[in-house]
Formats: sequence, C-alpha cells, structure tokens
Amino acid sequence: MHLPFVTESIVDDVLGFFAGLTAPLNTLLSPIRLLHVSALVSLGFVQPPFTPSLAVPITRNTTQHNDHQVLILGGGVAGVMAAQTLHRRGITNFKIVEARDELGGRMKKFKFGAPGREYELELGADWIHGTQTGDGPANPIYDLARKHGLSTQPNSYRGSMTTYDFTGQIDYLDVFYKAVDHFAQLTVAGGDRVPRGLIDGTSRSGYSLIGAKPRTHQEAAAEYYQFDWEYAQAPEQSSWIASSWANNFTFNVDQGGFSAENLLSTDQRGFASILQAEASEFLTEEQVLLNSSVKTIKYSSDGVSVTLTDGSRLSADHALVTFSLGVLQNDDVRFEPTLPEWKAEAIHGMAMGIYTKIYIQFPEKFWFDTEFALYADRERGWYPVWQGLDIDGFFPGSGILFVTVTGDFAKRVESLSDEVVKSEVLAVMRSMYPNTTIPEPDAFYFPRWNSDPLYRGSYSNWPASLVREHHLNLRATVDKRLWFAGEATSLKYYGYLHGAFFEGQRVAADIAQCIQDDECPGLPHIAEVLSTSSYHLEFM
Ligand SMILES: Cc1cc2nc3c(=O)[nH]c(=O)nc-3n(C[C@H](O)[C@H](O)[C@H](O)COP(=O)(O)OP(=O)(O)OC[C@H]3O[C@@H](n4cnc5c(N)ncnc54)[C@H](O)[C@@H]3O)c2cc1C
Repeated sequence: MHLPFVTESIVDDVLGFFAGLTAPLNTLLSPIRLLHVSALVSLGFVQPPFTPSLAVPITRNTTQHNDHQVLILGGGVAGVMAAQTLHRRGITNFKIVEARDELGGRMKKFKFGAPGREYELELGADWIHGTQTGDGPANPIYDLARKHGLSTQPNSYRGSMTTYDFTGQIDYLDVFYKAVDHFAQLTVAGGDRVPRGLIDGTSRSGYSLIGAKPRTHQEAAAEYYQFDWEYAQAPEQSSWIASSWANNFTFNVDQGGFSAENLLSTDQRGFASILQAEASEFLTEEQVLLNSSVKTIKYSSDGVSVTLTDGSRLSADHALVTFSLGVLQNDDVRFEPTLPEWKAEAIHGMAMGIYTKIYIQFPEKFWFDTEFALYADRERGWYPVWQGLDIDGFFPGSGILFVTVTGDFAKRVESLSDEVVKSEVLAVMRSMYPNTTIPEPDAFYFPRWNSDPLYRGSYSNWPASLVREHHLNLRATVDKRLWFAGEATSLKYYGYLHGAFFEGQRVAADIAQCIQDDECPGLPHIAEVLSTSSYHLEFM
C-alpha cells in the first residue's frame, strides 16, 4: 500500500520545515486482540456485507463520559477514509455525521436529460486526475476505481480540441499548444523555487517572468484552459509555487506525480459508488448518521460536544472536522469557543475556487467531434471550455454537452437565474456556429456550489499570500481534541479527491495514535506566522 505520510515527510524535508512533524504510525500494534465487525445493515449505500477478522490494538485513553471515541464530521472522501483508518487500527467507537442522505460529499451524481434520454452525470468530481505510471505511486482513487469496477473513459485534455472565437470556428491550435508549453515552463520554474528558497509570487508573476503574456483573446482563452480550468481561480489569485506543486505531484511523473492521464467516470452508479462500496466493507449502521446537520461544535481539552440542527447532541473524546474550507470560512457551523486566531487566519488565508459545469441536452448533436472545444470571447473566462459527451466512449446519442465556468465568473453565473444563464450560453453557441440555427435545449442544469451551505465553493486554491506555516495551521489540532482533514489540508494535492483521501487517512492515523498511546501531542501549530520581511519599517 502506498504510504502517503512518508512522501509528505519527504516534502517537509525538502522544504526544510518542521522536520519530524509526522509521528511514526506503526509503533502501536501491541498488545492485540481480535475484533469482529458486525454485518452492515442497509444504509442506502450497502453492498453485500462482509465480516472481517482483524488483528488490532487494544485502545486506551478513552474518556469514559463521552459517547464516542471519535466523531467524524462529514461523510466525503476524507471522512470515509478516516473511518476506515480508525477501523483498521481497531477503533470502532466512532460515528460519521453527514448532512446528506448518502456518503460521497463532493462526489455527487444527478439524473440529467429529457424523459427517456436520462443519464447519471456528475455535478462535482468527475475525473481521476493522474493514474499510475509503471510501478510508481498510484492515485488511490484510481486504486479504488479498479477495485470496485468503475466505468471510466480516458479524456484527452490536449489531443482532441476544436477552437472557436466570437466569429465562429477558427483554428488557433498553435496558440493553444504554446499555452501548453508555457504552463509546463511555469510549473517547472515554480517547483524549482522551493529547493532554492525563493519567495513565492502569484502565478501571474510567474507567467510574466517566463515571458508568457497573453495579449489576444485567443491567447487568453488558451491560458485559461491550462490554468483557471484546473485551479478554479485565475493566475492572479493563485500561488505560483503551490500551483506548480499541485500540478507536479499529480501529473508530472518526473516530480513524483502519478501520470498525465485523466479518466472521466462514466459509471451510471455514480462516481461516489466506489467510496460507498469501500465504506460498505467496514461500516456498521451505528457508525453512520446520515441526514444530520451539525450546527455547533463545542470543544475543550476534555472532549467535544456536537449539537445538530434538530437539537440532538453527540459527544466524543475527539472530533475530526472534514467540512469544506468554504463551510469553515462562512461560519455555517459555530465553534464554541471560537477557533483560535492562528486557526482562523489559516482558514481565511486559503481560498475556495468555484468550478461550475453547465449541462445542456439538445435533440441531436450539431457540434464539434473532438472531446473538447475552446471558445475565446472578448471577455476572458466567458463560457470558455466546452466538452462533448455525445461521442464514442462517453454517451453517444445523448445529445449532451457541457460548458465549464470558474472563479469569479462562476460566482456571477450563480447569482443569475437559470433562464438568463441559458440565454447567455445559447448566445455563445450562436457565435460559435453562426450558420446554424441553435434549437431550444431539451434539458439545462447547473449546480450552485458557492451558495450551497454544505460546500460554499468547489475546492480550495492556494493564494500567494498563504505561506507553508499557515497551511500547517489549517490542519493543526486545536486543544488536542479538534482535528481537521479534507482536500484543503493536503499540502501536495489540495483541491483533489486524492488529497482528501490521503488527509483522511493520515489525520485519522494520528488520532488513533493519540487514543492508543499515552502521549497525545496533536498536530502542531505555529502561534504567530511571522513576516517574511516585505514591509520592514526601515524601508519606509
Ligand atoms: C464541481 C467540482 C468538480 C471537481 N472535480 C474534481 C475532479 O474531477 N477530480 C478530483 O480529484 N477532484 C475534483 N473535485 C474536488 C473533490 O470533489 C474534492 O476534493 C473532494 O471531494 C473533497 O472531499 P472532502 O472529504 O475533503 O470534502 P467533502 O466531499 O466536502 O466532504 C465533507 C462532507 O461534509 C458534509 N457537511 C458539510 N457541512 C455539514 C454539516 N453542517 N453537518 C454535517 N455534514 C456536513 C458535506 O455534505 C460533505 O459530505 C471537484 C469538486 C467540485 C465541487
């Protein structure tokens, strides 16, 4: 099995920060006893139950007056992987508390299409980004997909593209491929700044420094496709170093990444089915509380008490918060006492990007035959990335395509009515196809991730103003009882499913150690993140 904490430690070593931060995780496997996990009762995500028999450590250090040893708040990837890690360590007195009626979080399918032409499509995560190269590190989501037989289709991000601007179809693939080269240069140069100890900047500064300065609409659209479409924010809003690392550790095999491959889930059970199938192998009915929204989290060094919106209460020795960064930023859940300043600074220092897929179904296909199309409007980011699903390997005959918008433009789209957005989308299609009469769609839908109180955005993005110490504080434990994990707490893979996967595993392993060991330091924080000296008064 791939051991993420080892590679994360290597990252820390490279940075020269916080050596020895990660405690060894396999030191506590004695004494042991056999644990029998009860058969899983139907929760709406059940596959045939099995009863594993595991050699596991006896747990210690339980504070007797709390109902549970651990409350796992949120049932997305991080929450489920945390539960599995506790289970594997022999800790079974935990409960996942989830607001929705199923596990999966931002893996979320929906039924789309006119009656008789409906498909299960994905509102949230859609791709396994990076798979595996040879015997190299595997994306754990890829492992789950193979284990549970997920139907996927490779998506050619760079090899199957038609280009348009506001005058119609026009070939600017040369511009497109130049932007691909620029992005490669940007991320190699950004990654290279770390070992040399150079200060971060925005990805916009990075682009300018490598000489990439988009001046035309087409150049701007090509850059958008490489950057904004991945990070869900603009280069101006993004760290140069972190963006480089996020790319390299996922896609760049030379830099420790999985592979450059992107697999789109086409599975009609939904992408989340792999997580639900995994969960069904170890979770019992008592360990999951669905349809239950957390309102307040009260914590002290004695434990954690959680109040739900229906007024009921749960208590535990430890709580693991896996809610999205957006939820934490928007005070949708109240902490008592309020979180310490160092934690609040980290939460508000990281950013939440928005990534909105706008699905459209027509009576029949009249558009590009490639997998993707790029539209260069006069305004950068105006309905730019189009993806056809009515194509072999995906959903031929479906009449479905979708356009993706991101960042501030996606926020704007969310504030408009469906009808206004539909009319803007159709106007763009009329620009792309000036000689075609665009018919009325049979179906049209897009989610509003930013206004959804369970998410408040799509996934995190790292701004240039956030330094490594802030990020360390994002995942640090508060009062040795309140733990944090999720895609946003991942140093190497923030934003991605695999980031949430590794973080759930890693933080739960630390909680397990805390429960089973006499020592419980929790994950450390830095009380005050100090200036890197940009504003020394003597210069003023
Ligand atoms: C549009 C979109 C596209 C994406 N595309 C990809 C992709 O293709 N590939 C990829 O790798 N990643 C993608 N991602 C990112 C990926 O989905 C996330 O990184 C990952 O799912 C995060 O998992 P998590 O466990 O950290 O958080 P979540 O999945 O958000 O889990 C947290 C859980 O907490 C629950 N919750 C929130 N508030 C409360 C409350 N008050 N009480 C109880 N429960 C609560 C939520 O319902 C949720 O289930 C995408 C995300 C979005 C939104």
